[in-house]
Amino acid sequence: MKILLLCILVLCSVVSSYSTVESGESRHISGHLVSKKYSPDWKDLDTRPLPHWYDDAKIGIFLHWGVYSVIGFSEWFWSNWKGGDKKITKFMKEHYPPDFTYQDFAPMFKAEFFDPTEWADLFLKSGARYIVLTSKHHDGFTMFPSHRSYSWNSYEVGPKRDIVGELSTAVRAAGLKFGVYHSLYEWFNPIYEEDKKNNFTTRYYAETKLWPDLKQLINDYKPSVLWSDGDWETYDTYWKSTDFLAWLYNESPVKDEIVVNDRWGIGIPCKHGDFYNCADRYNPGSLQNHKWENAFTVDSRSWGFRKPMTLNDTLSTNQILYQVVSTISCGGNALINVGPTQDGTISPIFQERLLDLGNWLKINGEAIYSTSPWLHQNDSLNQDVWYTCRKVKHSHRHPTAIPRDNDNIIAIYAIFLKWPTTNILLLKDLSTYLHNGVYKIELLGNEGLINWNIKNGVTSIELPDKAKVHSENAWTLKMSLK
Ligand SMILES: C[C@@H]1O[C@@H](Oc2ccc([N+](=O)[O-])cc2)[C@@H](O)[C@H](O)[C@@H]1O
Repeated sequence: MKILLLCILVLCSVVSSYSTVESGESRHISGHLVSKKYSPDWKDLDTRPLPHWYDDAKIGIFLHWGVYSVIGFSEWFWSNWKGGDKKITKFMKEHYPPDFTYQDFAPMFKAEFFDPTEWADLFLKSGARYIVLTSKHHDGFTMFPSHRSYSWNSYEVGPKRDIVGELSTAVRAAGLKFGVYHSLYEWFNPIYEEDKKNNFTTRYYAETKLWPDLKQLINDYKPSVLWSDGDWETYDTYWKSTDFLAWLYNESPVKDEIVVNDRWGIGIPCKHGDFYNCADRYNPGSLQNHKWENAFTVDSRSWGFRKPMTLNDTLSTNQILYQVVSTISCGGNALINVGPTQDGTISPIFQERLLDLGNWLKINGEAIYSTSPWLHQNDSLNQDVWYTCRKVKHSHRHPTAIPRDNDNIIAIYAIFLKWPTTNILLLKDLSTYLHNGVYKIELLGNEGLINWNIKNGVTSIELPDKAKVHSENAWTLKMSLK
């Protein structure tokens, strides 16, 4: 009996080392779940394969919502006010009593028209595949009943609702993934301020507030994305980021599902994490060798709802499509931010932008979801054209790796953001890959094949009459074998 047990043990360890070397993922082998344990250091954490769903999803919606939505300046209102911002000081003097505090705004955050199912329906129609909600911004107000945020959370003050809980349920019911944004630091938390005063040699805040909150968020709501922020004041050694991530990847209820970004302490962004945000609105315009995400906001001047926002301040549908298309072509995901209002609505202008995107994706989504970057990104002759491709088997090992050749590619997509006045589209980078008689070209949304020819290394594509074309704002040519 003992010998048999020993044999099983040896066999298990052999199988387990094999499977971890192979892919680093957990898998079932003869009924045993063998999964790799990550050690709490960046080198090992960086070996974790990216969960497939995230690279396939390509598009997410970011929501900055909280007490700051009441004032309608920006999510940085409180800090800017305390920092002596003249405009804010004048505004507060003119419209609020002299002793009015930021906390006094919280009861005005009622979210009385908040209908999570209606929101989820809008998000579904936008074509986004995941949602990221601010569970806590730098003001420390939690949008869930944090056990460590006494009278400074949405369940006790303001909406008197568990916003994270309600939205996560509705979003998942619509078939979308749910994620949370979470700020590591809190501007004015006295316990954090004490650690800061001690040059972060003490870790009172990290131990008594940050870790319990993070664990509550993960255990109770099982988010698919943890979008960390507010990391920049100190090192990951204070935040204990690697210990947290090892727990998240090894033991948490979302260990196989969750993806995290790169904001985990000074020097970490753009270097570690499942995907990189680098700077906000980061869009490098060239293929990156690690999965990344372009987080940008429809109101070009704020993440949170801004009452004086004008139409002019918002990104047009064309500008949004430019961000989405160029990002995905370069191996990124697009995370599009809108700020809901204090009463729990999403302003019609944001709705319209999101629905425009959704209508575009209904026709052109084939060139977006689950695609890979192609050999070229931005066409070298026509700057308005970006490429993606579809492989036989979507490679998840290196989602942003350049394909070596046309092998395994079943379709190339050329997405163009400006309709050429001549109705002829000229492209450079396709010429070497297209072979007459072998390839056919279609315009997504329209029936029939498109005429094309190659002369002097330039592919010339005859577009149909624009009045007969169904897609708006941007168009996709699909190249595939006949
Ligand atoms: C998504 C945004 O994230 C942070 O802002 C940042 C963080 C990092 C950079 N950066 O690295 O360039 C720029 C803005 C927040 O301060 C901001 O309010 C918003 O939530």
